[in-house]
Amino acid sequence: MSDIIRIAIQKSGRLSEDSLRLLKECGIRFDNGAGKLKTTATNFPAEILFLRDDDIPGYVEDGVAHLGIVGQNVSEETDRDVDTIYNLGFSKCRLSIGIPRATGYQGIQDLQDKKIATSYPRILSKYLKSNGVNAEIHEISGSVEIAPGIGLADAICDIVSSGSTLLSNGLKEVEVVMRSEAVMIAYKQMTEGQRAILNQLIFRIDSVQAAKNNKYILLNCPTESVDAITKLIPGAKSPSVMPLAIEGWCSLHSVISESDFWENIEKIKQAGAQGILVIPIERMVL
Ligand SMILES: Nc1ncnc2c1ncn2[C@@H]1O[C@H](COP(=O)(O)OP(=O)(O)OP(=O)(O)O)[C@@H](O)[C@H]1O
Ligand SMILES: O=P(O)(O)OC[C@H]1O[C@H](OP(=O)(O)OP(=O)(O)O)[C@H](O)[C@@H]1O
Ligand SMILES: [Mg+2]
Repeated sequence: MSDIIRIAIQKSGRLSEDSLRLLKECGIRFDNGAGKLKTTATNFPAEILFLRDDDIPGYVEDGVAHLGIVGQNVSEETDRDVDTIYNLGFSKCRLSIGIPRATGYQGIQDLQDKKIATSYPRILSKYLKSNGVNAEIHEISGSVEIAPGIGLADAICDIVSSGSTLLSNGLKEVEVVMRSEAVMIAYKQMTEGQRAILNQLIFRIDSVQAAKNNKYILLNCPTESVDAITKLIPGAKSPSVMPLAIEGWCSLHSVISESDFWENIEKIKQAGAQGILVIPIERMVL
């Protein structure tokens, strides 16, 4: 049988939509109709498994799935023997300790001998230990933020993103235990054929990510401004410069990084650019 890789993604939850989108942006086509737990890609040697996220690292450790997309928090908590091969940049959040808003807090020693509710007992216990704090960890699987309000615990350790769940449950964030984002994890003993498929997939993810991190920029500028603008947006090699119908003016095309877009765009304007257009890039192969 020719090689195929099995990719495990979350069936439904915070990671599902972005995981599906990533695979589709990589040009992998498959039918993911409601209720389907396994599907075969029609144009790439892959099967997609739809699972609970907590189960994904175990499946990848055993080689039942060869790749999986999970949060770093889940990967670390489950502590399976897998390779983390790609930081995917979505589902960014932090795992934090929260306490009731009215409770005073001087520092982590205030958690000594307290009871902390969490779905992440392993990560929390490591964190407390490394800070020399001894506390009772009470494991619950969800709705963790409710615990202090119903007298179940003094504090919680759970995922925080906007902070609105903490806020609406009368809690405040006092310690960041870890920062997390979605990662791709891999089975350690893939065949050579599977590794070749993985390399193809990584090449595609690279080009999708590069495209997301950059924008195509077109502008008009006086010819004498070309050098100054080229220094700000050199592009992969150098910008394309074309003469305009008006003497002394040209059109300059390049690539600008998303991360310093606003800072750079100001400088580009100051250097003499006019009529600036910024366009999303679909794919970028460097
Ligand atoms: N509010 C958030 N903002 C950003 N990322 C988040 C947020 N909440 C969770 N995540 C990330 O998404 C992952 C999945 O979260 P989700 O709430 O869907 O998990 P779950 O309820 O355990 O799902 P499952 O039913 O698959 O076990 C988390 O492990 C974390 O990495
Ligand atoms: O800081 P915030 O933006 O409020 O996000 C944090 C919340 O998001 C997650 O829960 P989710 O909404 O996914 O529900 P769940 O408990 O069913 O996983 C997490 O468990 C927190 O409760
Ligand atoms: Mg889960």
